[in-house]
Amino acid sequence: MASPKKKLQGLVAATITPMTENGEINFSVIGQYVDYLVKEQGVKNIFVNGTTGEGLSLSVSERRQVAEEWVTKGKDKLDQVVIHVGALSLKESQELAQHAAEIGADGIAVIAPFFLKPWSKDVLINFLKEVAAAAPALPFYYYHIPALTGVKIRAEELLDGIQDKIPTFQGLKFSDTDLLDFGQCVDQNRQQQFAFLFGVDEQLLSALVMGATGAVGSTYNYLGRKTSQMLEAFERKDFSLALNYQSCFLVYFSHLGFGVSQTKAIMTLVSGIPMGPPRLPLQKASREFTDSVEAKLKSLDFLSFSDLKDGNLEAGS
Ligand SMILES: CC(=O)N[C@@H]([C@@H](O)[C@H](O)[C@H](O)CO)[C@@H](O)CC(=O)C(=O)O
Repeated sequence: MASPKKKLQGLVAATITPMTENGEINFSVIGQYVDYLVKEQGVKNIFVNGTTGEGLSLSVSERRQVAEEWVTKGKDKLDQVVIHVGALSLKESQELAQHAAEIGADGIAVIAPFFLKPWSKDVLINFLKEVAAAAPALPFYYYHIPALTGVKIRAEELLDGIQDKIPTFQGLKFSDTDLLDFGQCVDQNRQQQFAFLFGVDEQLLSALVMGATGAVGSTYNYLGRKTSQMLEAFERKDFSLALNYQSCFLVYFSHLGFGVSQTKAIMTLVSGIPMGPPRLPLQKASREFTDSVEAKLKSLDFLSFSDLKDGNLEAGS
């Protein structure tokens, strides 16, 4: 049975998988990346091999190595390392779940299989249950991202009675804009102490109002500190300041695009750590995009990107 030593809450960075220009994983910068998250962004929880990490574009062997590297480099530095182990094949998912347990990860998360899809709640639960059973000591999170999986089963429906079927179930990573569904998940499970982790960064403030207990997202890689300030403002009920933060993130970042390629470019620029290009079928962010991000970041006075250097985007790529 999973022992929730501590509830996963606050900000969780959905990690990028750094790559070299020729598409291989660049393991050499993961240690530096851990230090950057902890020291520069104050983020000590991570979500590995998810959407931002291009988990579904990696081989099983690569996913194992990436997970292992994050757990190893994060030891005594990070609080929790959750590994996304979702796959189209139940067997692969189970292998990855078992591996996550063996290497000492703190939890696993699974998306709905998205090629041959589950068409009912019960079938999806059966799939998730089989994966969870491969790591019976690890907290289990369902990763709801219907826009990408095409599996539209409402999270609220899925959560109804889920712990009877999956005893290790600890929470939901909700990457969707349907705040009614999210709010109902929170409202109908008040007794359960689940983690309700929101995954649409530009809507986080609204999700906090609906009861989110934390957030998993790509922007916390480089906006961790600023988003923590928004969370603090919300906690002390300074809603006007919290709204200012959320509006800044919206105004400055939403028009720049938030895909994985763009996230890799922005993170390279802000952190100085080379994230490299994404793997096909994604395309590297264009030079025009990176130039406009660089100009925008330099113009922001609510972010002190004092270490922003020209040319960081090219470093190591
Ligand atoms: C579709 C997508 O990639 N959504 C991101 C968000 O953090 C997203 O990048 C952000 O809200 C900006 O749009 C996360 O929900 C995904 C995530 O946490 C992950 O990498 O698994």
